[in-house]
Amino acid sequence: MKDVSQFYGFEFRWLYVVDLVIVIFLVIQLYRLLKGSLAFNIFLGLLMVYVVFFVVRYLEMPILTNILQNFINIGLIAIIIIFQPEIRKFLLVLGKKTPLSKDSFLTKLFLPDRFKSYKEEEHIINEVITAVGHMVASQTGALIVIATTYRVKFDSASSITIDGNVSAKLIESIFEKNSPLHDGALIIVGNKILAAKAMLPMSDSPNLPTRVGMRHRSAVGITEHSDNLAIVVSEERATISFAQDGQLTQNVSLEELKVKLYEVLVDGY
Ligand SMILES: Nc1ncnc2c1ncn2[C@@H]1O[C@H](COP(=O)(O)OP(=O)(O)OP(=O)(O)O)[C@@H](O)[C@H]1O
Repeated sequence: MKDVSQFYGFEFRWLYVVDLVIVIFLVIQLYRLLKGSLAFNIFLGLLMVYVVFFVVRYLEMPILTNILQNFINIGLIAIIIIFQPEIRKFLLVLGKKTPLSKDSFLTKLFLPDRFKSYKEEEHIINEVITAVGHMVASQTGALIVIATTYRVKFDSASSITIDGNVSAKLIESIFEKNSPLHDGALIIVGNKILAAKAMLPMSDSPNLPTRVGMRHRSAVGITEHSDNLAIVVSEERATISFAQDGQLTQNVSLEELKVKLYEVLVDGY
């Protein structure tokens, strides 16, 4: 990699191009991750401090340079604390794109047992779709979280453990208007309904439409810092929406929801 060329006095090395491509890739991932969240504004603020620091250092202004240098040193620790959920998510996104991730060609080649059939996932998808279809028709409000990892953050004290196989009938009876479990969210992990009546963290994203209520806001909240898919059936409007990566997609059809479920449960993204 010592291919060095001279352009008007500038030393060109291929490593610089690789360096730049990696930085662009990381910045795009970071942007996609933070876009639409409050953390994005904090990130812009920190970026501005960094730019001002470089300017005052270049202009050789010693006091400001000193103050900002100290701020940046402490800021690094603050960044790790403030952005702890985002950093975790960022590493998760990166991990998904490595050649050793679940559905990569290399994994399928060298770990053929991963190349299993998707019967279980297809069963879950069909049951969820059937339940959602019936609940839209009967205008029954529902919130279902499909967790792709076991780290689902919800208030377990207020939730009720179910630990039952995923079935449309069970989902529908939980959200039945007279059921004592119909409030809150139903959590599906793997092939099990883990819990019902779960209270989720509410999103404070300023980008959500103002008329969006608590059910939709908590669906967005649970997907902001983890790899979950949250499905909402609106009681008021009899519509289907889903949230993923902190983004709410409203008024989707059952077919579109099915495609999304295949993406999440079968394709792994
Ligand atoms: N933190 C939370 N976690 C999970 N579910 C919640 C939470 N807060 C409220 N909910 C659920 O949202 C329901 C109230 O929904 P609300 O009408 O405010 O929202 P919405 O988004 O407008 O939904 P809809 O369109 O169905 O009316 C509650 O009955 C409860 O089941």
